[in-house]
Amino acid sequence: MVEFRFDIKPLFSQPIIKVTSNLLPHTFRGDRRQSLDATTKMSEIIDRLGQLSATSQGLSKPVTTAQRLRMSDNQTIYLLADSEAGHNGAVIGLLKVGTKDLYLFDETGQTRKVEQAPSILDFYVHESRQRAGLGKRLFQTMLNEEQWTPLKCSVDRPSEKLLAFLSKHYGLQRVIPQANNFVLYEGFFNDAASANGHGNAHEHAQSPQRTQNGLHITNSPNTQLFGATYLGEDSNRRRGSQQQTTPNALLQQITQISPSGRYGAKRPTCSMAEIIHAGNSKGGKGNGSAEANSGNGNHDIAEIAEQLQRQSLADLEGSSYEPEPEVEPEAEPEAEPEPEPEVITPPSPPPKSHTPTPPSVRSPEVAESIVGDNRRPPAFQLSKQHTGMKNRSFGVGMAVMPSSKMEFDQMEREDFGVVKINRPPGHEVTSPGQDNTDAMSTVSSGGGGLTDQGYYDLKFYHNKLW
Ligand SMILES: CC(=O)SCCNC(=O)CCNC(=O)[C@H](O)C(C)(C)COP(=O)(O)OP(=O)(O)OC[C@H]1O[C@@H](n2cnc3c(N)ncnc32)[C@H](O)[C@@H]1OP(=O)(O)O
Repeated sequence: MVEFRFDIKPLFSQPIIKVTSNLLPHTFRGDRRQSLDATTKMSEIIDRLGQLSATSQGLSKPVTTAQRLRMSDNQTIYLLADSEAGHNGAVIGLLKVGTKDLYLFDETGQTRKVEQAPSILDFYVHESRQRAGLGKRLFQTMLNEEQWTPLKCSVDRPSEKLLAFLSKHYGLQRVIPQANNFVLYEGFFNDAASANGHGNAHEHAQSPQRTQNGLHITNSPNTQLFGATYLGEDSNRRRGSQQQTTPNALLQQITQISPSGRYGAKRPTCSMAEIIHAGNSKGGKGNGSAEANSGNGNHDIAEIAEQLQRQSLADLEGSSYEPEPEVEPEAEPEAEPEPEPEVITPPSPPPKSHTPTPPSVRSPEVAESIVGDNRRPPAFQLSKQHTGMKNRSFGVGMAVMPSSKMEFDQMEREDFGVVKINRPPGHEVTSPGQDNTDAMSTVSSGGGGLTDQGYYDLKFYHNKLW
């Protein structure tokens, strides 16, 4: 039990109290001095329970602190106390809930934006009192107060204990796989008008673009950020005849099966796997399951690369491509500074949510076309809008999170695989024949210049791997 140096009874006029950003029990009545005293004590209680919850869950930092509650405008903490315990009473449980704007996959794999989804954020009952029905009591009080139903709650990285708890008390078992850390249960999206549990959900689905081998690929932030979702054989069968195979599907990201719970975070896309998977689709044999497609490395990589290059060039030459002005894309989604670290948040200012920001003009279908023949005059200039990634050269760098430091100056185009050398003074090249650099090197065209020390820049851009 969690006891304090002060008497908690004046704060707990009833066993379960509700606290919001003012850090006062919802039942509190008192003057200014009393409320100051109460907030100080409530802060201590919340910080202690939050820390115990984090320790119990093996988290390095607490999810719940008084400071965070104070800064929030949509979170509520329910606290359960036993006034009879010890001399000053004891606080024995904490439940933090709130609403979040989320991009979520529904049962069919469509992405939906759900605004103000009810979310279970932190839940803890002291070890000495667990499995005695107190968690249920706390949770049920919260449901009644918030007027939520368990099915309509999203759960932020539930622990095994919480999954068991929800299964036992509310029969929640069948999860809808998500690419973020939230767990939803089947039925969450039933009756869309009340998807947030109290009737004012604002959600919309984004149409699926392509379905192949159970990969449900939508033009959605989740798909673009985390890749496709494997929907299982049932889904495959249901979709059956509607399947389309387009050349660009070769370039789609690999399947991810999102596990539930705190281990449900996305894994980085592997460029090698991407190539190998692409190769598997070749020759119309792309009807295997996602699992079947994995792990086969017996492909002629160069051939695959060549095929992709041909396809990309063909696509682009056949399209009415118009170069777009270079604009800085939206900031990469960043992890929330709270210990809900794997959840993607938009770059917008507080209140922070776990909402992935839809990438603005990214089009992952468009691949880098320059593979192999790096001397071919560029028919266009690929920018990061078109590649969907910064500096994505084929087979290189996919496992690296792009950062501003990695940007090329793409105004001055240089083909990949080119070594740019500025020559010493007096060694200017006057004719192409004088260029004694190897076939993969070329002289920088103007503007490069000598460094202060009289040396010349040697810029080595992504070289060919094969
Ligand atoms: C979004 C999040 O907050 S994730 C983090 C959830 N919190 C934690 O994991 C912290 C440690 N766990 C706890 O604090 C508690 O176990 C809680 C809050 C999950 C549940 O509180 P309790 O008071 O134990 O719940 P209550 O007694 O009403 O229900 C018991 C049921 O919860 C589940 N449960 C509780 N403890 C455990 C456990 N150690 N192992 C497995 N299941 C457990 C079981 O289904 C159990 O039923 P059972 O005893 O018949 O098997």
